[in-house]
Amino acid sequence: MITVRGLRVLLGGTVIVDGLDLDVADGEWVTIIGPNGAGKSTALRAIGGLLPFHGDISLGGTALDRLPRRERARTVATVAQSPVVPPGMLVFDYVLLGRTPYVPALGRESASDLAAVDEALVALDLVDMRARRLDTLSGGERQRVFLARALAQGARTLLLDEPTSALDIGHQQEVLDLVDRLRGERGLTVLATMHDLSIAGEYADRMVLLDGGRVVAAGTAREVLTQELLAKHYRVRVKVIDGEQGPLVVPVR
Ligand SMILES: Nc1ncnc2c1ncn2[C@@H]1O[C@H](COP(=O)(O)OP(=O)(O)OP(=O)(O)O)[C@@H](O)[C@H]1O
Repeated sequence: MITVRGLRVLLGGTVIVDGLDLDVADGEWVTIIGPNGAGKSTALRAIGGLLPFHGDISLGGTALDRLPRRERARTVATVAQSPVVPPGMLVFDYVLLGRTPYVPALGRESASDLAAVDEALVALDLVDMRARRLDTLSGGERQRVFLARALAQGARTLLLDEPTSALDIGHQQEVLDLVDRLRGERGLTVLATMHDLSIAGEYADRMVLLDGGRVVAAGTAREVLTQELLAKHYRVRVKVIDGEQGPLVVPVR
């Protein structure tokens, strides 16, 4: 579903992503991990068509630069780390923005657009907040709204940049379980970045460890979440415990 070859991204004249190769199969969940500044968000933004890049990116077999904007938006939905929210915007109207690729120019949203918004609000437990202004919500509530907009967009591929960073442990699990359930029900493909390594390992089919804009390890959680790799690339001493759902990473003093 996602194929990336030799991706290079420069920001402000500096190489931030340096020759990234990545494959995400249809229906697969791949999570990119790596220390701060490794280039995770930059790679994700390039794959979502939000940044200029060198190299090849294709989505569902079509080169990203050959997908017209509307079609790209129906193919891939990105949830950025801190999306810009128009001041005073209501939850419902923000989620409705996810339907923009389906609304004809100068036309109005259809009943199926409104139904998709309602469905996303229900899925993320936001029905009671539909008329609230986004700027009155807590960080976690806002993060659920961002995800709702991506779901309403109806794309088969979700790019999630730190989707749970503002969520408490209960909502973290709820949101990730929901994404995983939708992945099964709707055949979604997920490419995410995450900092919580144990949780990342629990949900991902495969992980990619990025450091200095390059892939330094890739494989299953057990292959990537090792003491040696984490010590080398995060410069931290950790204990990796074999948990039921995958490796549990615990920093040690
Ligand atoms: N416009 C810019 N000009 C120069 N450097 C930039 C620019 N934007 C981002 N960077 C740098 O690119 C590097 C990678 O940033 P990116 O946000 O992709 O990292 P990340 O792995 O997602 O980090 P984090 O875990 O902190 O979110 C950082 O060192 C950042 O300072």
